[in-house]
Amino acid sequence: MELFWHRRDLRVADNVGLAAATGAGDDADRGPAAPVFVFDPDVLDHASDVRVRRLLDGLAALRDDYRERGSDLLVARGDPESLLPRLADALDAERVVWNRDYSGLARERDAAVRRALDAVDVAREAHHDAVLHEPDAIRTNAGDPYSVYSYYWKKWTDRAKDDPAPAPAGEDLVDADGLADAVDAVDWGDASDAVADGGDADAGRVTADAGPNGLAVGDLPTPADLGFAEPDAEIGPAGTAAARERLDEFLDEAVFAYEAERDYPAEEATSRLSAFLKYGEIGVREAYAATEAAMAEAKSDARPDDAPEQVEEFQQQLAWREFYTQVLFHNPEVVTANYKAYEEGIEWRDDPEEIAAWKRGETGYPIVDAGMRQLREEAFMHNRVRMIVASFLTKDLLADWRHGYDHFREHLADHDTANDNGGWQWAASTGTDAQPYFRIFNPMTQGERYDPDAEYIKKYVPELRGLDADLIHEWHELSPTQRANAAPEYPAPIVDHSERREEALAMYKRARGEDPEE
Ligand SMILES: Cc1cc2nc3c(=O)[nH]c(=O)nc-3n(C[C@H](O)[C@H](O)[C@H](O)COP(=O)(O)OP(=O)(O)OC[C@H]3O[C@@H](n4cnc5c(N)ncnc54)[C@H](O)[C@@H]3O)c2cc1C
Repeated sequence: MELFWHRRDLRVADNVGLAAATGAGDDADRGPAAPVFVFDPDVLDHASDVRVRRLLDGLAALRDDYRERGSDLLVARGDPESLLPRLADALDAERVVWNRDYSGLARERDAAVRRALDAVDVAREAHHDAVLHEPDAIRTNAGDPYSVYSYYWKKWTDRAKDDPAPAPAGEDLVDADGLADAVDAVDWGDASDAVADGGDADAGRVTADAGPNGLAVGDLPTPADLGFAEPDAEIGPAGTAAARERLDEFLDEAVFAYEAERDYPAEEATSRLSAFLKYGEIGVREAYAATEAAMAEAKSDARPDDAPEQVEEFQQQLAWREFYTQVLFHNPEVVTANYKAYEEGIEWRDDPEEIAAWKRGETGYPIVDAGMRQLREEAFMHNRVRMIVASFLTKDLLADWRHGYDHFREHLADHDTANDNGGWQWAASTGTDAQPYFRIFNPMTQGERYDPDAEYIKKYVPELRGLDADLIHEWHELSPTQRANAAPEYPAPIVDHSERREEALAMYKRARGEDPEE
């Protein structure tokens, strides 16, 4: 018997740690395993309404996948280092198994769990699962971690990739009755050090039927139980079945035009897999293997000559995810600090009213506002538009990228510390392999180029729906009267892009210790 601890790997299939713990495939010496998810108060401290809802949806789908196999999901709330040894004891588990997570916070938590298990002589085992190539695996010839993506990609793409891990069958899992018996058998001892919120044995109770620490079989809390509200945003579907459906649909056609179309937010040209990958509802080996099948098709006569490049561009995005994962792994401080130090530090302007207008999607720059409103409505934003709004915040509003990162962290369903941070620091020219500080997006020409018919803008900015695209793309040049006649509800630009561009260049030059006049 083993205990498998789910964290950001909410799936049964292609789960390396789960396959090992259950003895799925051909390892007859291992398993069965009991799966558990723990709501850790330290992790919940960093959560948001959107992400708690998305997590609960993913957990419900995972629980259903276990139920189909005659098992279920143990759910608890509290400190994993206190809960897992007790649960392992109740199950008489030989070991506790999990998949590695690479952020600084996650690694501290895992170290505490390792110490707690060692203290009671329970074996533990951590697997690499979240990425195809673990953060330490790809280094420069001098042995350093990569800070330039293009070099990283060359090694990443040349390396052999593992096949998907086998999914456990029903007999590889502890059945639902066995899980219920384990819950009854937990020795809470002095419950005061076991419960989440200290003192009272019921303090961690998350649902009416749950025991101390909310431990129950398949009984998921509501957001309110965890101290969160239902988000306003419409959050997409969760779980492995939905992820597979999305991937299949994308690889059926869109991937063969991915490079050509991916920058146009009005097109449905990207995979929309990010939240599934963030919560681990689809395994990255499974996703990659599917892209290899698409690559084989791309190379056949059935597809145009440039089809392989299109598929490769998509594989490159999977590699970006792994690139940023290794940046975070080797530099956990980037969560709050610039990766690239400027000699004199950057003197951000940080005007609260301008930042608030950006968050509301009321900057008077249509493509920026459309993106910020998509974020609020769908807990998602198209990649090109993420780059545009991030550039606008940092280089037009001259606001510290951390304001933007925190806002994205709160509102994105796919918020992933490594990718979100990497994206923001790229845009702010403070990151690895960042955009050079003197390359500043013009939000009007970006809108014109990537949303020529203003289809995306009109979808999210209803005030502009009645206007011709040309007028929308000239919004910054219209007179107050023309604006009042065309779309009286929509704001005038809150800043002048050309002026702010000059100010941004001067700000970065000063930060570099250079004379802005030169
Ligand atoms: C300021 C900013 C913040 C971002 N924050 C996040 C975030 O919190 N979470 C997140 O997953 N991505 C983030 N990205 C990267 C990218 O915008 C999203 O991954 C992408 O828009 C998700 O849509 P998709 O799944 O359709 O992507 P696709 O184009 O279909 O790409 C497939 C997958 O590759 C990965 N990927 C794609 N682009 C990138 C990238 N630039 N960096 C790292 N991985 C990438 C994602 O896992 C994505 O699901 C951010 C980008 C920027 C500029």
